[in-house]
Amino acid sequence: MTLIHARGLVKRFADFTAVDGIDVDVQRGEAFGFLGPNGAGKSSTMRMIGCVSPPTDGTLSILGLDPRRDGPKIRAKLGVCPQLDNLDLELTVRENLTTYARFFGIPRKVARERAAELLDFVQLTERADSKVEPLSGGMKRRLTIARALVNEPEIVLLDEPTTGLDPQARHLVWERLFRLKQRGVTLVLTTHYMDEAEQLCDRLVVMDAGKIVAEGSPRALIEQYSTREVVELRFNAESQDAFAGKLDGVGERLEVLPDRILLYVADGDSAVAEVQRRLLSPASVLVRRSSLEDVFLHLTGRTLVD
Ligand SMILES: Nc1ncnc2c1ncn2[C@@H]1O[C@H](COP(=O)(O)OP(=O)(O)OP(=O)(O)O)[C@@H](O)[C@H]1O
Repeated sequence: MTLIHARGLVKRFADFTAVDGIDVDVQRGEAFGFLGPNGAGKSSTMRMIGCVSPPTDGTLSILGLDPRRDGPKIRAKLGVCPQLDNLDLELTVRENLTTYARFFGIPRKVARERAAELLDFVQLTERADSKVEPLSGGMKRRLTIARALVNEPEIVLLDEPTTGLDPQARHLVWERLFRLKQRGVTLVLTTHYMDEAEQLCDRLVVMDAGKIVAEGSPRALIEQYSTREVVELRFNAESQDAFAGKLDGVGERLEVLPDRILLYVADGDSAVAEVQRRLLSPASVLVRRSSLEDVFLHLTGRTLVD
């Protein structure tokens, strides 16, 4: 069943078009991602899906309902985890959940039970009675995720769920989101981290400047738009450009970034051997598998994160 269906969806702010006619279908039970750099229009899209920002044009249907008419009904079935945690700092960890539950008309007893389950799920039971303020960034994010689940939503919207978190905290959040996915919860998330998209998303769209530039599973996108391996070469020089000319024909494609050259190849080791045959001596050589970052670079000529 299609839970989110958008056709020609547009969001304009005065004469600026933030979302420029996108088509999206999200199926029940999948983890769907919007991957793109800052300013691509991901949050604007999420806000339309979250029924807090009306579309300027196009059609949008969520859970079979029309956000223009049925906003409150839809919002009651969504869980929203915004980009910036907006927890109530005056309340305890537990009270943040029970108070939020009241907005959905959940009876007090049920709310307390659900809060206990959710605190267990996000591994915050021990902090239930502490104030929110002293929690780490990762704990706050996990509490925000727990809060988004209070109304047992059919779709959970996560806007950049791990931005600003350290690597360990990110992995904890990913692990919890992965569990949610296993429980069959439909997840819709935005991210500019390609590793996050690869870890979590069954399917994603790549967004740039308000438009969708590609769509598919992470693996399919990499297969379609990149080679199996990438050789990263760094030369000790002001500019890498001079070396790029000497790499003509090594690999299928080449990208010159300010600090490195990327060679797109089927076999990294034989490409490195060819670089050596050409008497080039880079300061560093790294052979790695292609990623969604490479897909984005290929499609837009830019990197995801500056
Ligand atoms: N309320 C607004 N008024 C005017 N312009 C806006 C408004 N909200 C967003 N924009 C602009 O629309 C563009 C897309 O923003 P949006 O927040 O959707 O991008 P994003 O991909 O989510 O990036 P980020 O990760 O920075 O949130 C940006 O150029 C932004 O400045």
